[in-house]
Amino acid sequence: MAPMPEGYAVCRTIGPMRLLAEEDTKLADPGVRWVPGFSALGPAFYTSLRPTPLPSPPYWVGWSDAVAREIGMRQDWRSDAVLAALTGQALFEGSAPLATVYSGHQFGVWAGQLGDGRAILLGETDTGWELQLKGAGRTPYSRMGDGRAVLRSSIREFLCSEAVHALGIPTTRALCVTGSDDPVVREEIETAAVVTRAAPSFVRFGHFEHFAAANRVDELRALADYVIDRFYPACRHDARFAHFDGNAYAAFLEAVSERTAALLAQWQSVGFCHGVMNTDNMSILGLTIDYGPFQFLDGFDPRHICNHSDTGGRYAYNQQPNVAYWNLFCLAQALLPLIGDQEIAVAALQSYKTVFPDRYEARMRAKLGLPSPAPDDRALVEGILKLLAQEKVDYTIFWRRLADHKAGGDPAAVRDLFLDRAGIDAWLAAFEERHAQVPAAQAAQSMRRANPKFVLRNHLGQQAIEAAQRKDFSGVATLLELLQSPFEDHAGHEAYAGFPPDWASTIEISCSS
Ligand SMILES: Nc1ncnc2c1ncn2[C@@H]1O[C@H](COP(=O)(O)OP(=O)(O)OP(=O)(O)O)[C@@H](O)[C@H]1O
Ligand SMILES: [Mg+2]
Repeated sequence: MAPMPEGYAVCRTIGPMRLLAEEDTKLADPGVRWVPGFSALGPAFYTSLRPTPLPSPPYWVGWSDAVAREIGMRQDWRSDAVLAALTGQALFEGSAPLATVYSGHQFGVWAGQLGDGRAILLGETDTGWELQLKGAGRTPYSRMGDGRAVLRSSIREFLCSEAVHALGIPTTRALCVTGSDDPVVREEIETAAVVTRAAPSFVRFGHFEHFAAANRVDELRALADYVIDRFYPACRHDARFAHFDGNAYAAFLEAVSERTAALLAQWQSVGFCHGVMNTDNMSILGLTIDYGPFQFLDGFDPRHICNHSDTGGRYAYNQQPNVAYWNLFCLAQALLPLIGDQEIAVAALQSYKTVFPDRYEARMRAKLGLPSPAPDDRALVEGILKLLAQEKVDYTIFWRRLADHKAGGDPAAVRDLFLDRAGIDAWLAAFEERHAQVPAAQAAQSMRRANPKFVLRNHLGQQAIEAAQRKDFSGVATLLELLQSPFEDHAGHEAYAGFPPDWASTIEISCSS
C-alpha cells in the first residue's frame, strides 16, 4: 500500500468525534469482506488515505435497503458504527481507502490531471462492489476544491442513481446520503453531505487518458488488462471479436463503444440529460456516472441545455450521442499504444454508429408498444418528436398518456397536450394503423413498462432538498419509493407525476455541487 501523504486525514480526533476503538470498528462490519480489487494495481494508480471526518455529528438523510441487499450487507446495516464509517469517523475493518488518479477532457479541452478530488474508495467487497464516499474530504487530487459535497447535490445524486437504475439504465448506485451541519461554501453557505456510491468499478475513460498522456505504457497496459480480465473477459477469446485477430485491446475498445452506444440510446429515449459529459465522467463499464447538473426533460426541447455552466451548449440533449462518440475517440487515442494500429482503433469505434441508432430505435419502438420493427417506424418516431418539439410538450407525460390511451384511456388526454390538433390527430391515426396487427392488451402492457410515470424532475428533487435542509427527510424517502418503481401507478401520488410548476424553469443547476 502507498504511504499516507502528509496533510490529509490521519483521523485521530476531530472535534467531538473520536477514532473508533477496535471493538467499535468490528461493530462497523457491514456484513461483507474486503478484497484487493483495484488496489492490487499498485500505488501508481492511487494514493492511500483516509476520509476526513466532518467535525459535527453525522446523520442519515436517505438510504436504500435495496442497494444494501445487493451489496450483501447485513439486514440491520444502518448502525451508528456504519454511519461513522460512511462519514470518515471510523474505518471498516479490513478496508484500505484510497483516491485514484485520472485525467480528462473537460468541455472538449484537455484538462490534464484530475483524479478523485472528493471521492474516496473504501475498497471492493467480496460481493463485487466497490464502495466510494463522495464528499469525504480533500485528497492529493483536490486542486482548489474543499473535498466536500453539499446536501443539495448529494440528494440529487442519491435519488437519481436509484431512479436511473429502476428505469433499467446502467448506472453507479447509491447506498445512502449522510449529512452533517458543517458549513460548505458554494454560491451560498450550504451544509456538507456524503454519498456512499457503489459500482463494480469506478474506472473512467480518463484513467486511461492519464497514463497514455504521460506515455506510461506499462501502467496503461496494466490498467487495460485489469479491466479486461475483470469486466470484459470475452475480449480475449470470444468469436464475436475474431475480426480483431486476437487484439484484445481493440476488442475491448469495441466492447466499450457498444456499451456506451447502448447507454446513450437509453438516455435519449427516456429524455435524460447528463450535463457534464467530460471524458472523466465516462464510465469504462458504460454506466451513468457523476450526477451533477443532470435533468430529465420536462417539455421536449432537443436543444435543451441542463447545465447553467455549459454556455456553449456542448452537452445539450441532442448533442449527447455525438459527444459520447467524441469521448470514445479520446479513449481510442489513449488505447492506441496497446492496439498498435490507428486503422484498427478507428475500426473498433465503428460499431457505435450502428449500435446507437439500432438501440435507440428499439427503445423508441418499445415506447410505442411495437414488438417488432417495420420500415415506417422511423417516420413514426420522427413524426411524434417533431410535434413534441414544436410545442415543447412534456416528454414523460406524453408517453405515459399514450400508454394509458392504448390501455383504453380517453384519447383526449393525449390530444389535449397539443395545440396542433390536426397534427396530433394525423399522427395518432398513423399510430393506430401501425398497431392494427398488434394485440392491444399486449401493446398497452409493454408501453406501461417502457414509459415511466415518475422521473426525478428538478422541481421534485428541489422540494425534497428544501425539506431536508429543514431536517425533514421524509420527502427524500417518498421520492425514493416512487422512483424505485417508476412504472407503477402509485395511487395517491399523482402530484409527483404532474406537470412541473412555473418556478421549475427558474431552477438553475450548474457544476457547483
Ligand atoms: N469540492 C471539490 N473538492 C475537490 N475536488 C473536487 C470538488 N468538486 C469537484 N472536484 C474534482 O474536480 C474534477 C471534476 O469534477 P466533477 O464535477 O466532474 O466530478 P465530481 O462531481 O466531483 O465527482 P464524480 O465524477 O466522482 O461523480 C474531479 O477531479 C473532482 O474530483
Ligand atoms: Mg466528475
